[in-house]
Amino acid sequence: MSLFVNQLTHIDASLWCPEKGLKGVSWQVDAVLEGELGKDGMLLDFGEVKPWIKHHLDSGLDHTLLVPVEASGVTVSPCEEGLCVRTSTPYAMEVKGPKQAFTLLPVATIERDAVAASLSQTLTEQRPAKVTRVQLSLSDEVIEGAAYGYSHGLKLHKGNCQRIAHGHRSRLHIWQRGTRQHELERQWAAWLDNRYLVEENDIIARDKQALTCRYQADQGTFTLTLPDERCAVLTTPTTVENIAHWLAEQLAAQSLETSTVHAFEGFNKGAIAKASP
Ligand SMILES: Nc1nc2c(c(=O)[nH]1)N=C([C@H](O)[C@H](O)COP(=O)(O)OP(=O)(O)OP(=O)(O)O)CN2
Repeated sequence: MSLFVNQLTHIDASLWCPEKGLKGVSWQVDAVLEGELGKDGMLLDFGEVKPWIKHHLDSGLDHTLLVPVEASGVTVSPCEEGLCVRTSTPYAMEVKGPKQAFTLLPVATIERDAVAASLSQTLTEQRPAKVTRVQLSLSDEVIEGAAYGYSHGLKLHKGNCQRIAHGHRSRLHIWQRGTRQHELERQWAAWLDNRYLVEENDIIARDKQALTCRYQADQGTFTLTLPDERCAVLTTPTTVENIAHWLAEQLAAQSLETSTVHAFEGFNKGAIAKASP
């Protein structure tokens, strides 16, 4: 007998891609459990399935930086903050933070299906009675229009969003004169894709080559250095409300049109902001 729970939760994370560098991702999680029925006629109460799997993901790789430790140029070493991850290809990056902000994977490239297989194996090993196998599937949101992946960290967040390199893959909707602006959406999403969004106050060093940001949060001290050209600097914390506001202001100033932005943060949620020239 099999039991399924579609759209059980979402994973929002960043990963190191040997071709593109730091990349924000959002994955939908679907689950299938195999096993035997108990006297109650159930394989496992749906009320137990979701919290069990969600807890495993929330305390594991969700909101972490996924590091392919066998990729060329990637090194991982202990440091005062916890772990130090350095990369060299396609660009040099250094991230320091508490250990729980990283997921180290013994691979050269992070493949979504391999991550799903690894999670399935761990959950199967920890399965409750009556369950013989757990199979998770991870999928990207199907987005027909503009979409972009970004990474950031929110030092004031009480939960795991305080981690300096976690990310999302998001839709972008732009409205001017009551009409969706698909070409502007495409241009801005392309510019934002694979960028690091940073709050100006957190920058401790910046030159033509690199930008370094650093902050103290509840979970520890975080530092990130990467090429300045891979960043977008905001004067505010990089919440989705502020991202929407920042984009609306940029659009209004550039196009001299009142602009409304629906900025998403991963699946199905986000913020709306409007700005006039
Ligand atoms: N009003 C806002 N709330 C939160 C923001 C924000 O920008 N504005 N941002 C975050 C974090 O960036 C976080 O990454 C969001 O992740 P999310 O998956 O939504 O958070 P949860 O893990 O709590 O939600 P799930 O239901 O587990 O997916 C947080 N809040």
